[in-house]
Amino acid sequence: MANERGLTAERSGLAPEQEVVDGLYSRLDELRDEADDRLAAIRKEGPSGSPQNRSERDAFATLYEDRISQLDAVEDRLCFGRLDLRDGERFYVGRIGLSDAEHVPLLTDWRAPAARAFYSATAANPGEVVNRRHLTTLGRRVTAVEDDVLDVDALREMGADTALAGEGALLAALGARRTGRMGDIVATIQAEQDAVIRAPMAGALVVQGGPGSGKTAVALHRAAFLLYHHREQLESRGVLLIGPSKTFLRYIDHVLPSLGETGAVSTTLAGLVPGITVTAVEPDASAEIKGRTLMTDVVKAAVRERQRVPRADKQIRIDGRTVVIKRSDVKDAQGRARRDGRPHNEARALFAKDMIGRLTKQLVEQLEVYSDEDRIELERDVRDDRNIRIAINLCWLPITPEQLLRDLFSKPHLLDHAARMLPQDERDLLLRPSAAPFTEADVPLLDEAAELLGDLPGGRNRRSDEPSAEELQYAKDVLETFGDGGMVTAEALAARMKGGTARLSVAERARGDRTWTYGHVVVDEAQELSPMAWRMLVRRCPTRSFTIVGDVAQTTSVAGTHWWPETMDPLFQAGWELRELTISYRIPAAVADAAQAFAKAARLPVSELRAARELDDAAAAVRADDAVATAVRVAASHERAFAEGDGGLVAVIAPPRLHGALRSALPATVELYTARESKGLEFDVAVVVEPAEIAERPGDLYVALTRPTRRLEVVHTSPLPDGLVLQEA
Ligand SMILES: Nc1ncnc2c1ncn2[C@@H]1O[C@H](COP(=O)(O)OP(=O)(O)OP(=O)(O)O)[C@@H](O)[C@H]1O
Repeated sequence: MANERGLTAERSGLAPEQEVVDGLYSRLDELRDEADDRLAAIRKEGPSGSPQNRSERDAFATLYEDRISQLDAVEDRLCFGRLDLRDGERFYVGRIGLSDAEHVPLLTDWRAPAARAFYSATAANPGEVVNRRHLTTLGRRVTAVEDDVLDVDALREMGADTALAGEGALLAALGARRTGRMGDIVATIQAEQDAVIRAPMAGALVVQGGPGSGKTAVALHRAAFLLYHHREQLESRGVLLIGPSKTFLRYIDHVLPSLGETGAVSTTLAGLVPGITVTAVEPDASAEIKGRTLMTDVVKAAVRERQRVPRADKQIRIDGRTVVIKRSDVKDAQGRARRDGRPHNEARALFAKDMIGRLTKQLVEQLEVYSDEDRIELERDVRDDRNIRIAINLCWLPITPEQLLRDLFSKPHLLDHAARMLPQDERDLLLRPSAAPFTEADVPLLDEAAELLGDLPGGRNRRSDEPSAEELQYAKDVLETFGDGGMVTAEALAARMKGGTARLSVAERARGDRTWTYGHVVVDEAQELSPMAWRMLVRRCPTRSFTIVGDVAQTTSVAGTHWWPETMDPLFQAGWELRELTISYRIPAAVADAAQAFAKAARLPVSELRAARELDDAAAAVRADDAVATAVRVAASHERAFAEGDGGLVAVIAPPRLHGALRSALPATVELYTARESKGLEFDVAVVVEPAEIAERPGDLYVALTRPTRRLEVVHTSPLPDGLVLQEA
């Protein structure tokens, strides 16, 4: 893409900038020393004093520890920009804001309103900015400065004499070799990205963009931006970040800390339900069924099935007398317990109490007992009677979400009953042995079940944290404003919003609590989520404040989204907005062209995408007799070249059936992925093996083809799929 902004590389004038940067680092050191000293002083006091004092001290120690890690995290590229304004004002932009001891500002946080022009000013629309300077640093040394001269006349008037020249920090960043860890882009955020990052927090913002358009980067910077601007609100509730896999979360786990933020909980969907381990992969056909919203009714029916009415009245002998568990009483007591609105396991106590009351009444009438004392004693006898307990339990069975799902999918009669709205062949697809491990598609169902079941007797008692009338009112207001979609009651919401009082960090508390609600939720690779998964996420943020990034052309899950309105309208009604990113910062132009031509031929809903860079020799195909041997040779030769040069990452992306052979033949440093596993990741070189096979699901191949930052190699024994045209090497 042509460089519209007239970036100027200016290698003279480093010394004055070095002086400024030195000043900033010495202020950083001073602040770090101060925080170190305060922490040491607190630790020296030791564990004495009243519990109140101790917990205050702990809180302060945590505060200083957090401050120290924040200051450590911003060491690299502390300051990366300077803005010169028309009125002669000049300020520096960096990862955090710094002031001197007299509160004179030294460095402006990139998220502060004043820094916005650093990202949004253009030559066509410069606002007050006459010059934007990018500072490149290595360690604490300034190695280059580059200017975007936005108002050349004004610059001359001010007496500055800057030569115009070449590329800029952006292209340098894009060309850098990959390390396997995503870095932040704070120094080079582009205007269309900046607009997304700084969009208001309310509602759901959906960001659609082709591969490499910076969706992940933008989502993470937006999280940092929101934490900065809504600190009070978000610090107490936290920000939830959902990624597609643990590998992906490892890939991005550096970014928020490097931006000085640690207040986000990042996890996969499965991680949202504590205690659940996902070890199996769900076949496509059943994954699609399990993802449908209609599964809510299936789970509801499965829970309801645990509230049974006996076929006939049942007589029970107690102390020489007979009481009758009447069907009509059971029905009536169940109805009352249900009307209370508590989840199944918690409402069971109401049902049991009601039934015990009715049975006691029968005894009272038979024995003609009139004193309260005698009545209480009879009630105790009824409650303690084993047969009565069993009979009541059979009418209202307490159960865990795990057991509910295991039973549902392993017992045909239960499934036939709960899922009678599904045709028989679909019900058959859901059947599996009761010991079968859970899959990702089960997670939203387990969550739905947990919501409907509540805690078992003796479990964590949410009710002990009873919300006040005021909190309940607030929860009702939230539900009224945002609608509940039947996902949560005001009582449950108020109890969740109340949170615990333990002095754990928000992240620690949130992680251990399935019912935690977050202040904002960021979802990456959002196109993969099923309607049931969305329900689960919306429950975690009743204010419906979401950043959702994804690409509907890259959808590989059968239950995922191909058109945003279809998924978003039911969840957010009018409360969502779509933005698009249009430039790919990852893939070179030749790779973008080849991948898009394939995607269009396969009728994927591709977004327009321009590549930021043109590189020679960026894409080639290699026709092979033996796909594995050729892929190994190609990957190994790139690996050798990197080992002898300045390094770089090589990955092979191949169908699962070739993984065994490839793993044993590839150098250990070459990474090996399926197309789906490679989602969201990037490598200097990607070797894509047997594209026609990967293209059985076209979104998979589109993902695979768009991973390299420098070179795509396609190794194939069968013809390339339609639309994919590459020069044969
Ligand atoms: N403004 C920028 N400055 C420098 N690098 C950038 C910029 N925007 C994006 N990048 C880089 O481009 C690469 C692709 O970004 P990212 O992974 O966020 O894209 P994506 O849209 O999420 O891609 P995918 O759809 O494949 O998941 C990353 O290396 C990222 O750091």
